[in-house]
Amino acid sequence: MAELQLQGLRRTYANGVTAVDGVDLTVAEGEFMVLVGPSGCGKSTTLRMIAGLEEMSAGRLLIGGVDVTDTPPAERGVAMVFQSYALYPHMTVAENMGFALKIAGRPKREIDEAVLRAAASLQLEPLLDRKPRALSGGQRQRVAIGRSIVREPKVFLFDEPLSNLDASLRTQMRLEMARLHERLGATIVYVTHDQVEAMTLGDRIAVFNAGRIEQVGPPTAVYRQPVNRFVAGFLGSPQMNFLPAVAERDTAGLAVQVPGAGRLALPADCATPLSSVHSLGVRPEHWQMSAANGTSEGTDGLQASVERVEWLGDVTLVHCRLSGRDAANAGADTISVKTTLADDASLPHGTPVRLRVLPRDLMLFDANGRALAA
Ligand SMILES: Nc1ncnc2c1ncn2[C@@H]1O[C@H](COP(=O)(O)OP(=O)(O)OP(=O)(O)O)[C@@H](O)[C@H]1O
Repeated sequence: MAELQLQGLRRTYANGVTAVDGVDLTVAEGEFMVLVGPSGCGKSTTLRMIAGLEEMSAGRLLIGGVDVTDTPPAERGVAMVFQSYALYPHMTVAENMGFALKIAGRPKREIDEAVLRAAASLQLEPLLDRKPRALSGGQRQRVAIGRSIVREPKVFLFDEPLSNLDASLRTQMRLEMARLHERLGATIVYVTHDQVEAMTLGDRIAVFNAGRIEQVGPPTAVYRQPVNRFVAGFLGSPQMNFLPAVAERDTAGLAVQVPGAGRLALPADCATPLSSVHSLGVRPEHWQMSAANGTSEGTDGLQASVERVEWLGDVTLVHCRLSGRDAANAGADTISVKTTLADDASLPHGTPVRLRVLPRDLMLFDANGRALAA
């Protein structure tokens, strides 16, 4: 296993599209790094440049400290697992797994041993004589991984390997990926647009946007301290709620005013210059919803009314419309509240509610969408 370094990686296509626009990233030896971001942001192009399947327009690539920028794909010591698995249909599982070693001219006994070792770690032994068409999607996926393990690469590259599987199999394979990483201690770069995969699998995640990395860090750190609105909005489902905000000091202390809807208290020690606050963000799970006409409401909180309730089994999503907002414009200002409600709770359309949030759960952004210290 080896460290991987991407230095100023860039890819501009002949049509002028710059798919990757200066990516710097170091993946530590044995680290599971997830590249995540919306469709078209350059994740796959980055992965393909690491594999050597895509030409670099600029930048350098180092594996284990060795510059492999100009090294042919087969000599880089990387193995890529594709979304489509790309298995040879006329070969058995064992032949598929041993094929790269056979091409490399290794002795049969060595190939058989390597295939058996990989098959054991992926529970593929009973399937070694089958052809790919006689396998389920999850089994094919394991064979594709097995084929890469056999080559003992320095770095594993995964391009959305679970996206062709149904939801329950995906959950199962996600756990298997995590176990595999623990067992092999492999350096892995894993591309996905699925944020659950990103959050659960990555030691660190790199959030891509328009060919650049917006933020790199452990999943919890990126979720809790996003550097900007893009990252804050990309991670989390439903999305973080963003609202225009004016920060000021009123009679009750530091607060942000949401025009027409109310105020939310800021932490007493908030160090951000009030004039730089432009918008606020609250995750759906952080809203505290109460009846609007409660007696102990004080001045804090936003006035809203219930638009729609979605019961999801373990949690309920309550979509609310802020007071003082034009109904025609409601879409932009709909607030999603993730909460738990009793099965028999009734919240008819139009029910007035008050939404509060703990000061520490309030995020602030400047006019350029950069996160401010709340
Ligand atoms: N061969 C090509 N010629 C021109 N443009 C390309 C080519 N391949 C990719 N692109 C463009 O480069 C950008 C990045 O593509 P890429 O496949 O890396 O994105 P991605 O983040 O992996 O997206 P997805 O999640 O949809 O696979 C896109 O705008 C895409 O249209």
